[in-house]
Amino acid sequence: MTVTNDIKYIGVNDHEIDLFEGQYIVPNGMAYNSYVIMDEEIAVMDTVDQNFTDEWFAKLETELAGRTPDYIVVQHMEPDHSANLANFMEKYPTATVVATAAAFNMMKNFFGKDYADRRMMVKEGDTLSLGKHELTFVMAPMVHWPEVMVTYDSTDKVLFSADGFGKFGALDVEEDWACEARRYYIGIVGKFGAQVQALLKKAAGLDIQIICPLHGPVLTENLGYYIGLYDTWSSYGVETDGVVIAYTSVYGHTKEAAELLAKKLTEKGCPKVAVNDLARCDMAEAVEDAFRYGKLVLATTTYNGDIFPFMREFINHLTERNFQNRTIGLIENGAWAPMAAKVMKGMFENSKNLTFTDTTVQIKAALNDASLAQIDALADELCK
Ligand SMILES: Cc1cc2nc3c(=O)[nH]c(=O)nc-3n(C[C@H](O)[C@H](O)[C@H](O)COP(=O)(O)O)c2cc1C
Repeated sequence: MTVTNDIKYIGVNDHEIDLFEGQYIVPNGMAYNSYVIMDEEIAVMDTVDQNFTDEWFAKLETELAGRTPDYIVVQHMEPDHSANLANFMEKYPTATVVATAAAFNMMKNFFGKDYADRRMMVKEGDTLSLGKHELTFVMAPMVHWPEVMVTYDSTDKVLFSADGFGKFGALDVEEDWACEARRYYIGIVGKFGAQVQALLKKAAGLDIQIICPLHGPVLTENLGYYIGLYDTWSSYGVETDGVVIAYTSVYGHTKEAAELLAKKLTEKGCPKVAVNDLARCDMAEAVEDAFRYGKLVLATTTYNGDIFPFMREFINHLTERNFQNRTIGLIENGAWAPMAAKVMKGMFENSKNLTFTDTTVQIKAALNDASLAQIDALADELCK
């Protein structure tokens, strides 16, 4: 696949993977992208997952057409991108590996060697001329690993963005970009908003026509749209007006309350209401929703003096990703001593800029007039 006259795509699609990074379902598979820049000297941009060694080398050899690569640029050491580095260095003994100091440290941990005699260690702003193409290396620490850098090709105006602007899904499946890019970003990079903001500020100074990420499609048009979404996500801004209700329920009464609230919100004209049953939905999608919408309602049962495990897991996912700038409403249930609201609120005590609604719905086992009135009041408050 051609990205530009000199830049070729040599990535692979993975439809065998069960869980990406050990936890994310990927119904449409995953792409591990890699590129080769053909110039007087040749640079390969990252490798691919260990299960695709032969396919990747075959694609690379086709593009090389008998030539030998001079550089392998390692932007990120996660194994889905670096697994074939040692194979590459063995196959092309004259090649030099280009990476950050932190990446070379990790290389030693992964491969037992850091190529001290065949390496170019780069830092912010360092350049590498391949002939016509000049590459500038831009450090992106903690987006989302410490050794990450991105690479700008000023000749073709291409940003090789490492995991930034990546998404779940193989490239031979057509699907909406934002949905799976958001789930990928919030799940994997969401904690590191400040670092992504710092990178976006640096990228704003570059004339970028094409973005080549390590997952997902090469982005060639309407780049403002993608960069705008990244700006919203990394600044923890509200992307879509609406309310997401996340609930757990054992016997169905909390579920009934969640669904009733959703109905009332819709009737009152709330622009979007999303409801997630945390025991049954894809947890990553529920987490994505919480970061997408401006208002969140958490509804759960009191469980052994605590809260139901799926709700605890959900809130942990939010707080570890720096959940902030949102309004939260609470619904608790307990047959004898409800305390879920207090526990849930306490879990956010170190979170920034959260507003809790005045109304908390308390259900004692089943809905009654008092709790129904509280649901009405909560719906009113959320629609204000
Ligand atoms: C294993 C278990 C532990 C529970 N622990 C408590 C508790 O500590 N305090 C309490 O008030 N209710 C407790 N309950 C009762 C539930 O919170 C209560 O039945 C609630 O109505 C369940 O809501 P649901 O109908 O949405 O499942 C417990 C229920 C179960 C199944």
